[in-house]
Amino acid sequence: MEPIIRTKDLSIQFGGHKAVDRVNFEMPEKHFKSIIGPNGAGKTTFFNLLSGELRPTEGDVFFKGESLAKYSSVERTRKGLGRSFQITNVFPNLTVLENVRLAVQSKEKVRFHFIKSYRSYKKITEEALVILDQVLLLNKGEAIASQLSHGEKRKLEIAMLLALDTEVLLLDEPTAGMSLEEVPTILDVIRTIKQRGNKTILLIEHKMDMILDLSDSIMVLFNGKLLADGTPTEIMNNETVQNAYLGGLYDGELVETS
Ligand SMILES: Nc1ncnc2c1ncn2[C@@H]1O[C@H](COP(=O)(O)OP(=O)(O)OP(=O)(O)O)[C@@H](O)[C@H]1O
Repeated sequence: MEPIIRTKDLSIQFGGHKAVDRVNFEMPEKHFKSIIGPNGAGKTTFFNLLSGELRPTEGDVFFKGESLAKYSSVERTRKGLGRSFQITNVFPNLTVLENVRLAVQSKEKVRFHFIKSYRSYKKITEEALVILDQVLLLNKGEAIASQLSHGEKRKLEIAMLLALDTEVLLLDEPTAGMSLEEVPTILDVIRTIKQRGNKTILLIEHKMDMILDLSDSIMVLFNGKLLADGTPTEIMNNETVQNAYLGGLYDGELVETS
């Protein structure tokens, strides 16, 4: 079966520095893959290349077999490749429910090229409420977005991504900056999305317990290169990964996996 998403020699260079270096990866539909690697390994840059925020200096991204090279990030979202909103995309003075309603409406615009949607206000609100329930924010619908806790803001970002209803979800460190008490609820939210079984999910995270809990597979980036890609057990037992990342002591040459 054709992988839903695949990269071929995906690379980007900033000045003399290759932040992503000939990465070949693929994942099947409905799969949950995490990306790990030390700070500066190229994880977020890799996401930006998938979502179209950055253009590769070499290589390409394929979605269901089609090259995405000519598509903008909005067009990639329309095709089904969704990137979690940063909180800067949230309207701080609107309520949580209003923000999610706007995201639901923007999906209609994204899908139908700004042709007027005939769906009623009520239906859009109902859809937004279902999404708020999924991210455990139903009791915060009337709260002003800027007044949410950090953890609640990250849940709102996930809600706005779900509102776009894309097949692929790119989640960039959803627990970043969260208090320890807030982490289990975001883990619950992501686990529930996974268990619903209709999404392909790519997650960047530093929290290993969370990664091991959720992932069907894990890929490891190191200095922009794909160091390893395998099941959680394979990755935990991979000596190169242990040396390079888990042990934090790596200073040798990278072993190419592709
Ligand atoms: N726009 C840019 N211009 C120049 N260098 C960049 C740019 N974006 C990223 N980099 C560099 O590319 C490298 C990879 O950065 P990236 O943010 O992708 O790493 P990361 O693995 O996501 O790190 P972290 O875990 O800290 O978020 C870093 O050395 C970073 O400084």
